[in-house]
Amino acid sequence: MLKINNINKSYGKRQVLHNLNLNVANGEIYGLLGANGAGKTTTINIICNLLKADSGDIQLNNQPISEATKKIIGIAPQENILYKSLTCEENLRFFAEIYGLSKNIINQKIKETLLSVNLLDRAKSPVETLSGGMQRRLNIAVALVHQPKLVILDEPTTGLDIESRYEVWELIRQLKSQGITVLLTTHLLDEAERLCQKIGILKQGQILVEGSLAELRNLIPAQEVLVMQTTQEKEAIARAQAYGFTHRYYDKDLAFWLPESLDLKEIISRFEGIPIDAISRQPVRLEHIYLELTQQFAS
Ligand SMILES: Nc1ncnc2c1ncn2[C@@H]1O[C@H](COP(=O)(O)OP(=O)(O)OP(=O)(O)O)[C@@H](O)[C@H]1O
Repeated sequence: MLKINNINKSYGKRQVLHNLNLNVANGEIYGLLGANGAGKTTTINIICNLLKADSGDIQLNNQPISEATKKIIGIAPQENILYKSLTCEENLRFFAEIYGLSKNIINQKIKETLLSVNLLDRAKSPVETLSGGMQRRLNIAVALVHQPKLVILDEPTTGLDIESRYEVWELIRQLKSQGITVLLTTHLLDEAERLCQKIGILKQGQILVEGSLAELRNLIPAQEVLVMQTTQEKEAIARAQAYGFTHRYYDKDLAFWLPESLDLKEIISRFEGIPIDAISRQPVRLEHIYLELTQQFAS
């Protein structure tokens, strides 16, 4: 659906995208992850033809990016683009007209879109009377009203409470079930883990790695992560090293990568003589992989 090959982009003398490659398949939810300033918004703006890359090639549905390809993209930017004093229906009408929807289908499309984001009962409500979660869903509705094939969601749940976040996640899953391809940017790793079939990790304008979660998991030699609380961390680390367990600190938590699945008894026996206050086993998470790829660990 979307193929980006070797794009470069500078603002003045500052290069912010470096030979960036990205491949989004038809019908998948693709998560573009990266810290603030990694280049996510610049990449999106190039895909939407709002900004020109200095070099490289982008194909959307096998066509180069142009004014024509804009029509098959819907974008919901990070900041809501809604008119607060207008109603939900009026906002969608405004954007539908910009997208050039014909008069005879516009009412039907507005209704269908409001229904799809679960706001049909608020059609006549001014935006300023909606909750933050509802406003975000309406912001996504703006991207959907012209029935695009690719929907780009820039940080769709940033700043939302957990319930509103769940509602937006459900909406994104519904888009996928309707066959719409979704490219979302996020720095919430659990969001990407739950929603995305493919993940690209962007750092300083370069894609470090791209693949499914299962493929990314193969990048670190761990079957499980063991988190341990002990008053004798140095001794625990030395013991772990003797068994070939790599250690890491995640925030303040001491953790070990277990290269094979071991039962709890076996694990505890390997730390015999070291007082263990608490121990927990976790699957390898996107957080572990992301940190490994993007940070320099002092081990
Ligand atoms: N118009 C501009 N002029 C100059 N520098 C810019 C401009 N827009 C972005 N940048 C710089 O380019 C780099 C990438 O910015 P971009 O907004 O694409 O990152 P991002 O990953 O979307 O970050 P965030 O998560 O904070 O939105 C940053 O260092 C930013 O300061």
